[in-house]
Amino acid sequence: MNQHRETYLKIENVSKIFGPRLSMGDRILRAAIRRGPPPSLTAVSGVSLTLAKGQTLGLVGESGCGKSTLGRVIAGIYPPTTGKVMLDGLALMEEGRKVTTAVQTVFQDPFASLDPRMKVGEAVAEGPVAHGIVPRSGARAHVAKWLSHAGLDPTLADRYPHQFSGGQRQRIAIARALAMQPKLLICDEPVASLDVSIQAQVINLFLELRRDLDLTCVFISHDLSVVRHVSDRVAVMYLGRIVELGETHQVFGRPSHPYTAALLDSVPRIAAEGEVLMEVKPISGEIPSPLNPPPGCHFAPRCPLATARCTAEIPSLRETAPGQRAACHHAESQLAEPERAGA
Ligand SMILES: Nc1ncnc2c1ncn2[C@@H]1O[C@H](COP(=O)(O)OP(=O)(O)OP(=O)(O)O)[C@@H](O)[C@H]1O
Repeated sequence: MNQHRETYLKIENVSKIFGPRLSMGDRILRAAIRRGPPPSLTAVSGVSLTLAKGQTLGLVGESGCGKSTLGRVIAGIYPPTTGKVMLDGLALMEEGRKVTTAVQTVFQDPFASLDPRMKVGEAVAEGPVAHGIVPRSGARAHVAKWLSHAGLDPTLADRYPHQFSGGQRQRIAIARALAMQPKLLICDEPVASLDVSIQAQVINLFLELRRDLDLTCVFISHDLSVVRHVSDRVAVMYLGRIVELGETHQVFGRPSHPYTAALLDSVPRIAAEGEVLMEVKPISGEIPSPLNPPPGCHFAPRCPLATARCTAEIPSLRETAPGQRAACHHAESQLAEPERAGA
């Protein structure tokens, strides 16, 4: 899609470890019986990847695999436990603090991210005025411009969020993010809370804006068909690690990690004419707890290709085809499977 190829976003060995989420009762109990330090949870582990300007990286994986946490680290909402994120050659955080507004995020639930007492025009103007992107005197024109870009009538700027539909509120959230003139946009499940018919409109808006503004994006979604539609490259995550990374057509057409293959098999595959191409096969077994991940390859207990080596040795993310990498000792066997068709 895009011809620029130089690195723009660079994520270097990023990990995010959370302390435990303990209720007050748990805390009192733990203090009373004086057990050792509570377990920590590795939500993201040693992630390194790059993205070129104007490209969209899709981030997929089952619930709890660390997509949102990685998105929040890239956005500077969470400081990474290790590693760093660079954008256009500059670090996004210094000493655990976000030092730039160049990354903006659009979240799943626009209602939660908009203050119900603030007119939408004020919500869109707030950040750009506070950060000197526009003077206060230019705020109204700036708001009108970005509401129009997001497909909204600028005369609605004096209304409150509850006066809009879900799809319109997500457009407001997009306008608010873009009014900050970001270099990188993170979309975290941006259409998951919308009706299917509205989802398509918001995805089309995203595609138009991306083209017109040459936006660089990270697009997080559990919906593989949406990710396939919007992404140039795809990263597949499992229990905090990237297990496969490549061009969208490679990852979806010829996956080289058995987890990617299982994920693709777990959703219906439809031909352009609407014909269902393959029966849905749910991924066997449950995703293990990130508090106690299996040794070696985390996917081994659920993997049809697993051998003794898989539980003994963590596979590195290695090249399996030009431009495609997978963290699997048996990637070649997976790649030998016939190419997949359909959406
Ligand atoms: N603030 C936090 N404190 C402690 N643990 C957290 C925190 N945020 C996320 N986690 C845990 O980190 C792991 C990864 O969560 P994350 O939300 O990043 O996954 P996800 O792939 O985005 O899942 P989903 O699609 O359900 O949002 C989960 O086990 C989650 O419970």
